Amino acid sequence: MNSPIITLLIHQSVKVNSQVMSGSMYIRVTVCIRAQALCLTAAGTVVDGKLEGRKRGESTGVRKRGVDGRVRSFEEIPHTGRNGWVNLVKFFREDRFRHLHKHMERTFNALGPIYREHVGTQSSVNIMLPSDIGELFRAEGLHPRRMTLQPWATHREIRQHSKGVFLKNGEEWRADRLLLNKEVMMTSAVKCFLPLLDEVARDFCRMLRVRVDREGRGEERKRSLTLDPSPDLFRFALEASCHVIYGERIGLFSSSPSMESQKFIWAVEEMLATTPPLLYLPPRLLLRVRAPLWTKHASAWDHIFSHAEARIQRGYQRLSSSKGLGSKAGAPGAQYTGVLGQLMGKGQLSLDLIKANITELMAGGVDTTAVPLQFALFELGRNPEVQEMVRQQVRASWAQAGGDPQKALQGAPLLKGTVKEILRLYPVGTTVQRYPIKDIVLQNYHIPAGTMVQACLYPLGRSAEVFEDPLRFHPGRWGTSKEEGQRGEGTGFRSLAFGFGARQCVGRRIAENEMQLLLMHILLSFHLSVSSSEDIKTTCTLILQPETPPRITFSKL
Ligand code: HEM
Repeated sequence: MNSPIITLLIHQSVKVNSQVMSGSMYIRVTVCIRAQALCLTAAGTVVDGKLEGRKRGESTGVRKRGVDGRVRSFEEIPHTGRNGWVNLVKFFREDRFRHLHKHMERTFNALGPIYREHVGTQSSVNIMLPSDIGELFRAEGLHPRRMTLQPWATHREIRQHSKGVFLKNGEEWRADRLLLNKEVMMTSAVKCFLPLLDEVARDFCRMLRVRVDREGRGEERKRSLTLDPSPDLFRFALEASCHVIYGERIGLFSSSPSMESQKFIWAVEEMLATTPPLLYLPPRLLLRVRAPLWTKHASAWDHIFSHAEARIQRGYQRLSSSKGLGSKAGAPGAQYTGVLGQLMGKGQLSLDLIKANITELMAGGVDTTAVPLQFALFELGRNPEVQEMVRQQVRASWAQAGGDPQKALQGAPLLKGTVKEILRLYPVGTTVQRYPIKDIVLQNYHIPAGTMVQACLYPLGRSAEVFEDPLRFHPGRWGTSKEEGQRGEGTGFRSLAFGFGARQCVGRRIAENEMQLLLMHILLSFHLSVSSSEDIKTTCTLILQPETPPRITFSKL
């Protein structure tokens, strides 16, 4: 990962939302960062993994302005080959879609902190240094930052699978998003939904304890069980999302969880897995490949929409019959009825918009938290000293909080650090993307307005230029005190897993609290260990996940 002069990293962090806007369907992706760090740019081209035009790691020795002081042209940006179709073939041949994060990391190492890539129908400028990402965000506007699936989706297909989802864009979008933020991002909202998340996290641990007692080994008080927790974590994430969003439990921890919910989980996985190839495949070519993929993709969305639609109808009926709608729900002092109830009660968004936003929240809220939790259990398991340090802080804080989950989290900053550290090493979306609304200069190259620029989070998070000892799992690095925050790592644009600015992840507060609460209750109940401390192999299916889910040993404390 290190080259002598430059250490470069990149990654792809993608957040996908499918929506219908004026009859076309978009996949939305996003990116972020900002920072310091000077860097030198190596110019050249990577061909078959080798650098042409300049030796690997060799720098121009030119900072910012170049030898002649001129800003270089867009065309001069190092690139991975000009022919997008040749690159697409290479991507398929070398299975690069599944290892996009590693491909980006390698390419930064070879070409320097900025490069262009053209693959199939998509082209982007990729960056990885906080300073460049900061520059990018300063040029961010409210216009859409979307990669469109339009070329290969007929309008009939779109209409079939869209089921009346209408999200706006630009200023109108912003106004709606601010209303939504009140229900999911603001402190007052967090206060309301935190107890719901806490209830699900406690139930998860109760269920796990029963399982360890029943299936585990060892004497009664010290029983332990080794298992792949990923199916349970997916169920946890869906149960938690439903509780917060619809205000109701769906019983996924019961002995016979509903098939409908299991199908929802599969549908989200399918939707995520089929997205990357659809993004890159050409519109009319490769029909044979495209058609079945599109069918799978569209039917996965159908399922997601109909799952949300059914729940929304139920919520609507429940609220109407309890006279909550239009009178109490959402009013100060009224009983909290979940995000849906709040939005309906306040009546500021149209029903179509409520449906669209709720569907987005549901689609975006399961894998994104379940997967980082797998990595978190693994890293805590293979770093017993870190685990013990976090547990001690959690125990003290829990004892003082008197059962108040919010107080407990506030008193245990290492939990927050653990989540940040996991997302630094394993950013669930590996890039955040923006189309700057004005021309900008990055690494002394001219970037015209409207260019798709990706901030690559995986290489950023693993860069020795940006983080001290980057491969070490060290939740304390995000502390604010001098001792804890080495090199001020807790500040600046280094922690960007949730994106940045007006478009940042709207589920951020739900995700952060959900993950911290689950880790808190697990650490209070179990000691975690893993049989091998080897690195987990990762793969990219739009989100970054383990190739094989890690097995964790849960031992009762
Ligand atoms: C660790 C968990 C998560 C991560 C790392 C994550 C990451 C992201 C990122 C990077 C973006 C794009 C931000 C930008 O462009 O600046 C995003 C957007 C979004 N996320 Fe998340 N997310 C997570 C969890 C969730 C959850 C739990 C939900 C729903 C409850 C959710 C719903 C959404 C939605 C709806 C958007 C689109 C927001 C918009 O453009 O208005 N995410 N997320």
